[in-house]
Amino acid sequence: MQATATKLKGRRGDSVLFDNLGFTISRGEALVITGPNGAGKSTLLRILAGLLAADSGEFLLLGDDGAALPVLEFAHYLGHRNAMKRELRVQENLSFWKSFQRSDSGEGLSVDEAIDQIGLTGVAHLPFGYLSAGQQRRIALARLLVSHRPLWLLDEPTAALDKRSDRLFADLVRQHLEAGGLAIAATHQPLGLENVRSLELSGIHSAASEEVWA
Ligand SMILES: Nc1ncnc2c1ncn2[C@@H]1O[C@H](COP(=O)(O)OP(=O)(O)OP(=O)(O)O)[C@@H](O)[C@H]1O
Repeated sequence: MQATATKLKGRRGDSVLFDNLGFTISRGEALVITGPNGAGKSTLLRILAGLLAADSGEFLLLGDDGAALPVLEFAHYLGHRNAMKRELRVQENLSFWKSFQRSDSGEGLSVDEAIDQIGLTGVAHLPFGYLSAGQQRRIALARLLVSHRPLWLLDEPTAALDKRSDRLFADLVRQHLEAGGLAIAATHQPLGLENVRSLELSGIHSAASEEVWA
């Protein structure tokens, strides 16, 4: 499997945020997107997820046989918001996502297993809104585990996490990559992983972006 962006141009209103942007990652690889506030990291991730249209260029997810796969069905998108209902219990939120995100690309963990994995055993019965900001973010990460999707698109996934949870997150991504997954993340935290590429967006009106091996 391969994720390839070719000559992507992203715009918000009259501002071109990036142009001629390209990268390729394969199974087991991650791409980290960096850049100052407003550079267009979230915009790029939303374009990759199919939530926003690119001005031009394309993003393709290709299966091992070279056939294009629908990103909406093969990717998890984790945005700034956690996408959980505050008044529903943790168990109910994750059960909803498990059923909603069902895909052909494989079963995920059970809700209880996912909660254990992110180190929050015992919170399943609590309303999501009762949890601290960091705990809420960890439950949002558990959403990535309850159904299997090979591509993870993550916008500031470690926002509100403490150092221990940062390491836990890095372990989750490592396991995902080792199992043949791909990840693209906008994050200011080094992931502490091998096989990580970096893509720096330099800001509004810039046509330049730079891809380097981290
Ligand atoms: N809905 C919108 N309409 C118009 N402009 C927008 C919209 N959403 C974002 N923008 C603008 O697009 C630019 C890029 O925003 P974006 O959220 O992609 O940046 P970012 O790199 O993710 O920033 P941050 O690091 O602060 O999260 C910003 O200048 C922002 O004001």
